Amino acid sequence: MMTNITCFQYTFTFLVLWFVSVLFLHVLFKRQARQVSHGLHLPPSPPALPVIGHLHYITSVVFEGFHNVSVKYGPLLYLRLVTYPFVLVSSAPLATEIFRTHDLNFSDRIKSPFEDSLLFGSSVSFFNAPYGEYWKFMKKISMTELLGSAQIKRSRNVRREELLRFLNKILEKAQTNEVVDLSAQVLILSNNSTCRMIMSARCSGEDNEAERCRQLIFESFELATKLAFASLFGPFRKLFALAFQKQLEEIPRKYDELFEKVLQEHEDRAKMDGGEREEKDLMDILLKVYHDTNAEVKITRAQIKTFFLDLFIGGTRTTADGILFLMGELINHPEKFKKLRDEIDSVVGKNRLVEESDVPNLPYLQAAVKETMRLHPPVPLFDRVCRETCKVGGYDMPKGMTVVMNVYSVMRDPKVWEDPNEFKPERFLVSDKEQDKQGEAARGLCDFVPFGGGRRQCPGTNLSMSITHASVAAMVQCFDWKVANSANKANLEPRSGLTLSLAKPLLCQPMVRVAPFPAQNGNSST
Ligand code: HEM
Repeated sequence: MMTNITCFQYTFTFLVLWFVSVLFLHVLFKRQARQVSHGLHLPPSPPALPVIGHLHYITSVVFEGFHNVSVKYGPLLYLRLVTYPFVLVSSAPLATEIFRTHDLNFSDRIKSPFEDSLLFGSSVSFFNAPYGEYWKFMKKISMTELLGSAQIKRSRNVRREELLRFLNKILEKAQTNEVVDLSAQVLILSNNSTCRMIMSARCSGEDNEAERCRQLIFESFELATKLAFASLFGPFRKLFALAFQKQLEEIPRKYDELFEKVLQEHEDRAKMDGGEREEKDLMDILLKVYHDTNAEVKITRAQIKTFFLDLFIGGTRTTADGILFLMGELINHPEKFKKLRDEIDSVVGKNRLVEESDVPNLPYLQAAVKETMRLHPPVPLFDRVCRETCKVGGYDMPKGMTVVMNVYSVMRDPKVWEDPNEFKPERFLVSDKEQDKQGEAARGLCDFVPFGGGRRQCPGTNLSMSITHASVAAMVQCFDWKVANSANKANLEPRSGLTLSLAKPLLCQPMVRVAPFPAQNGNSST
């Protein structure tokens, strides 16, 4: 009897508390919404539920959920996920307004709710930095010293060495009839190419190191999704974050150790050669600014580490995802695979390895890469924040409003793209003259935006395109590929989360066709 009463009391108390909190949150959110919309003509909103707002439209593959809402309710929507109001942008004309007409006005990003974390903290990050002196300085230095087209051309040899390592690994598997986890190998390739370029270090050299690195990158993306979810709960976000507190402490610590080690190696080397080494990398240059008391912008050690973290996380998995989707599409479309191989054979032949310098003469390769970026943009969603009240699509955008760009929707808009869901590289194969007529500039539309647009556009475009073109061309030139499943079809299902990656690793059996590259580790070229 006693137990029953206690149980009843507990249930009753729980229900009362639940009711009161729901009521409290409902009133709080209503007040917030009124404050945001006060006297403004905001974009339309689909039907919302009490407290959670539009959270019920979200699916585990987040950009797909957003895409479905925009298809049903329109390309410009005012949404609220629990406490978080934002505007979802899903069409090319609206993307054009954000990236061109109001570029400067939308050049801020969301302030991270986890301010001073090495991972995603906006007080130290370049990615999250507000548009201002620090961001401008880092952007200038990254373009002039690393990511500009002249610098990318100069660093071809480093990428070639990593590509040869990768091809030799595939060759080894082909010679022993083994299945390759292409997802793992491509990530190692893109990781090592990026790390060697930014800090002259290979972060995933040995197999166990590579696995640790891969794990760390995957954990970081998972944590980013969890943090984004926690931040929906406004003042209660830290409470929700308690559920993954361990990861929140451990992942930044692992990165801190990794970058501190590389920083110290660079400092030791600079002490030994008096900082006069000819082959300076980006880390050497930033360390010089860090130690220079008269530098135009003061940067901290934490900012250097976070900057490398931004490049490491922003550049590695995105590039790998693009390569994997392209290989998957080519395997699933043997006639397009053959067309690409025929192009490489006619321009390069079979006696030498296709090079980055061949890419301008390989239009079908370029078209296939573009088509993959259109269909499977590795970063389908990203944010911008409105700095001053303005109008977009005829509606008011209040100062401070977050805009979420869904470039997945922009690049599948049937009003702009014929057969938007089909893999058709040919759509990008138009003569120069025709391109002038049909091109983005002539149409005046930002309709091909896998790297974003305006001044906050991705600075790593040249680098990722160089790695993608060269590696896919080499895989097509040198090997035949069979997917390790009975259907011989690559499964291109997306993984859950905020970014666009394959849900399952791409496991393939490679078969050597030609191997016109120097052998390593005892491999002999055929
Ligand atoms: C296929 C590969 C890649 C894709 C699809 C991609 C996509 C994007 C997108 C959509 C943005 C947001 C742009 C905007 O707000 O308009 C971005 C920003 C950024 N990306 Fe990439 N990216 C890729 C590779 C890289 C690489 C290789 C690096 C560097 C090594 C890199 C570094 C960055 C950085 C630092 C930012 C922040 C820029 C800023 O806020 O000013 N990305 N990227």
